[in-house]
Amino acid sequence: CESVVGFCCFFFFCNSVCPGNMAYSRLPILLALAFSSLSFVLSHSNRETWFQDFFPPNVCPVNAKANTFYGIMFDAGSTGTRIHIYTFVQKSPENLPELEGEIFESVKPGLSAYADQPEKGAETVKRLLDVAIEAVPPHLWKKTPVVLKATAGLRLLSEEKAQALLLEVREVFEESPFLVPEDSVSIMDGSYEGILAWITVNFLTGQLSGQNQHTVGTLDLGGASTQITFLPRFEETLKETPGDFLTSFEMFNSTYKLYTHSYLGFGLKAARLAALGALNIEAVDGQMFRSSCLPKQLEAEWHFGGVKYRYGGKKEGETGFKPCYLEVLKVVKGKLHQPDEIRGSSFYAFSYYYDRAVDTNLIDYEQGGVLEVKDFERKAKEVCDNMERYNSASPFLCMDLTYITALLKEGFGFRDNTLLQLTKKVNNIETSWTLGATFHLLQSLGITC
Ligand SMILES: O=c1[nH]cnc2c1ncn2[C@@H]1O[C@H](COP(=O)(O)OP(=O)(O)O)[C@@H](O)[C@H]1O
Ligand SMILES: [Ca+2]
Repeated sequence: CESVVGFCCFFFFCNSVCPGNMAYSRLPILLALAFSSLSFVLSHSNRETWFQDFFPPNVCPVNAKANTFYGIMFDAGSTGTRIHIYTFVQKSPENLPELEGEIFESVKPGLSAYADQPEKGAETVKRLLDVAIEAVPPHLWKKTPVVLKATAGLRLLSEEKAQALLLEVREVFEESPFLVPEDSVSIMDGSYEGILAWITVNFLTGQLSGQNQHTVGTLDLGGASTQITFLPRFEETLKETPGDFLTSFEMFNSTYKLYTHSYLGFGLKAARLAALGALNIEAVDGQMFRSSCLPKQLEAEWHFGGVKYRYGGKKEGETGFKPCYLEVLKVVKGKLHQPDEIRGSSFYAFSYYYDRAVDTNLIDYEQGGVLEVKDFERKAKEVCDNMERYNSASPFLCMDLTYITALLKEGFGFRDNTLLQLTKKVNNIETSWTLGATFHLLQSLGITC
């Protein structure tokens, strides 16, 4: 069978039935096979070993029947909080567990918007947890782990405010009927975000099993941070890459080294603030931030990370793609590492790359699609040079598309014709770091059947 992205996915059984929002697609977790001899070592300063004995020798009674188990992973992102409830089925002790489906729900804004009201923030998590209470059968509640990992929104808050939020969430978890592991509520390191998303995408597209692996690189554009992750093919790349961008990864007795980096403050919404000159400014109250990427007459307010910003167009100055590009260029130029190797590669791109491509009809919301980097530039020009025509869409559409163009070309150094596979779901499973994180969670708890 063919996966939605056209890769041969020889281990997918694509018989899907989808009652309600429950997405069923039966993906035998061959990854488990890989991970049974897999260890994951961060090559930089604080070494850690992951994925050792993923799904360890199982402890099911010999005559055990098909067994279902669940994993609940919260993604506390800068723009929203999401719950991913994964269902796994182990048909018999000899068989590997299969990923059967995912239930996904989300709320906006993200936890960081409740920086001064941590209880209210935790209330949003509680509402999402009610979805899990409905989805997981009561007799499995106690065996089902629940974990929340926060990303860039909380990384940007003061330690005190972030901890207050995490504490409240932890209380919500403790009051729930689920299994609450130690360290169940935390801020995730940015490099894990990239690695786990890479594992998710390469697992879902079937690249982590079999002989001829052609892994794909991943690009995630969040609200506050952005990640790039790929498996370098050339020795040169490894030599010229700073050590903290590389992570060792062992599988089938081979060592792989992933290139990964998370750029804090380079997510789409943080970039808006940087372009407006409002990022990292202490007293923003009352101050007006103007940009040539915005409609001339525009004056409005915007809330991000619990702060209110006033922003508007340049009434007198020039507007349009050219001046906007120059403005946005300052945000990225010379700030990112540019590995030569990626110029000729294609990448999977999701989150805001996907959303903005959908907003401007570059791709279909359900299907996704393949774009070249220059398609974003073409669209940016079209929108920025005709801002009145796009007035009803977000006032930031011109700035967002221009930023994406500048980030890809001048930031990472991609070519105009670099191919991007825009993907939201593969076989009905969200392309999110949360699946990779759930594999790790189940492995660390020794949960199979
Ligand atoms: O499970 C998911 N599937 C697809 N896109 C997702 C998922 N979770 C978040 N996103 C996308 O991520 C973007 C928001 O980024 P986020 O709020 O996670 O910021 P951050 O990663 O900088 O903390 C949006 O484009 C949103 O659609
Ligand atoms: Ca994210």
